[in-house]
Amino acid sequence: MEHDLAVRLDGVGRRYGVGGTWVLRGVDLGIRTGSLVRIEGANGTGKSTLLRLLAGIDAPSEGRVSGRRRTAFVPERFPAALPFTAIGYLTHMGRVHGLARGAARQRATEWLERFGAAGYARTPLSELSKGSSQKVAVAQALLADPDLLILDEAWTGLDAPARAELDRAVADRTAAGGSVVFVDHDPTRLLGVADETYAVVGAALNLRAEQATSTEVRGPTVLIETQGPQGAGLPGPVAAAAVETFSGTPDGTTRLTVPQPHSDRVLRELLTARPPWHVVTVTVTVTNADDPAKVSGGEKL
Ligand SMILES: Nc1ncnc2c1ncn2[C@@H]1O[C@H](COP(=O)(O)OP(=O)(O)OP(=O)(O)O)[C@@H](O)[C@H]1O
Repeated sequence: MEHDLAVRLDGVGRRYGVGGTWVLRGVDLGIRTGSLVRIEGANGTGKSTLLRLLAGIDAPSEGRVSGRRRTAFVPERFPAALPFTAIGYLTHMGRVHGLARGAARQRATEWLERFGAAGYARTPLSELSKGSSQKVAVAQALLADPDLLILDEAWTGLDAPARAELDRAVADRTAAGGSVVFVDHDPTRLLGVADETYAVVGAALNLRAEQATSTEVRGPTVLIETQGPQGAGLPGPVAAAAVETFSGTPDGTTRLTVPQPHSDRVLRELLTARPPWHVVTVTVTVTNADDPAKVSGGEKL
């Protein structure tokens, strides 16, 4: 249904210059609210072109883009030469996204802190390192809680804590009903968490037939028993990766079933959460290939 979409493309084509080669053609795409969508493709196939069309900063040469909700975009290249300090730029962007001045400055400060960049708040953008500048680029997109968040290789250049923070922000956004579309050349980025994956091939957009989330549930899973700080919700990426969650035990233990390929990451997220979760047991279960519902073996680690 139309109102379940954050943006919609119908018969969209884009080429640069009159008579130029079609970079994209005949693209039909609806981004569902609350969904996480990965766009794949080799260099130069048109992924950034597609993201710019979704974000509304570029217009299609043919076809129609409609129903776009409140959108924020992290471009592949951030214009770092703008005449602002980091905090000045983020406050300005908060205003552009519709926040009042005080709220914009407060959100800007919070996001700089979350990305470990509070120390650069008063540094001119032109003097920031590449990674610090990327933190500002990411923060500007997150600070007004957009309905549609579009990330073009947004993790590139970030240090490990900032990459994990961006993972968390993506999970938080989708958990809050927002949609996130991302391109990243690292195939393990948000592995198994995307609801849909599309590949740009020969100017067309193809839905990948085998979705990671549906196939991996049939493979081995890991049962994690964990106890969190009083009243704490599961860290976003953990909740997103779990295929089953049970938290009704009398001793406050949460039981998570996660596809084995994601278990290391889930454990890392639990142990590095602030404050951290206590991991009680980790058990690998081997499912029956004919009937994934039946467990045919298990091994406690
Ligand atoms: N502003 C532009 N003017 C002319 N050609 C462009 C422009 N932007 C992109 N192109 C061309 O469109 C094609 C697709 O580029 P695009 O940046 O969308 O690819 P991509 O899949 O994001 O690539 P990469 O993985 O290298 O980032 C390329 O051939 C590129 O040269």
